[in-house]
Amino acid sequence: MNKIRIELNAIHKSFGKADILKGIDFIAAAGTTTSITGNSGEGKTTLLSIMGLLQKQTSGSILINGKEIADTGIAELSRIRAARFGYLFQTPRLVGSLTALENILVCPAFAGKNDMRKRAIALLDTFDMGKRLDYKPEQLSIGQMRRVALARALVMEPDILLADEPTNDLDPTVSQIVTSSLFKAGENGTAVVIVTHDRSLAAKTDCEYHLADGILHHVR
Ligand SMILES: Nc1ncnc2c1ncn2[C@@H]1O[C@H](COP(=O)(O)OP(=O)(O)OP(=O)(O)O)[C@@H](O)[C@H]1O
Repeated sequence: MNKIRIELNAIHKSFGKADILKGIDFIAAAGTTTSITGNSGEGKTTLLSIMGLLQKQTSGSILINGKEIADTGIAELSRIRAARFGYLFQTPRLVGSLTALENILVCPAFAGKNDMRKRAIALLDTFDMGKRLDYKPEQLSIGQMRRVALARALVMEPDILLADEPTNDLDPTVSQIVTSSLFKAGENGTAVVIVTHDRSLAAKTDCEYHLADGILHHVR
């Protein structure tokens, strides 16, 4: 299956009278890691969720493989999100009634992929969570929940992986595991977009942007 290409053109986003994003152009390129830095409240999470088709822009267009998503039906959009996008939110957003392993298998099941159990277990093992497959979120620490959330984001080998502050709440060892998993996904062809305050993480990505005053500045 070919990787999808997602393109943002002149994206504006306002909340009431507050203009948060003021004309963002961006292409998530396959096999590329990109970081977006910026001060708190500048709109990084908002931009990531628009890119992830989770929130609508006020104006501007988003193209998937050259086709405007405005022309794509809701069911097809849900299918694209489940099958092609991986999300690592700022908070883990796990389903409280499901175990760690079950949380990871929700999206594959939705996308009709029922053969992901082995891969999900292998990912949890990689993140040193192999002994906690059957733990519910309330039995896990924040850092452990974040590792489950990362495994969930990676399990489908997404075309686009959107990671919001992926190293928050993690000790240096786990942070290193998480970071290398993101870069490995990039090497395997995923377009990885990372929002971060972590300067050293941003410096390691192929491409770096800085969001300020609603404008996305290309740093390198
Ligand atoms: N649903 C909403 N309704 C109103 N205002 C919102 C909403 N979502 C975000 N905002 C505002 O948009 C601005 C950008 O928020 P956003 O979370 O995107 O910033 P951020 O750069 O990710 O910040 P941080 O680094 O602190 O996570 C903030 O001023 C916030 O209050």
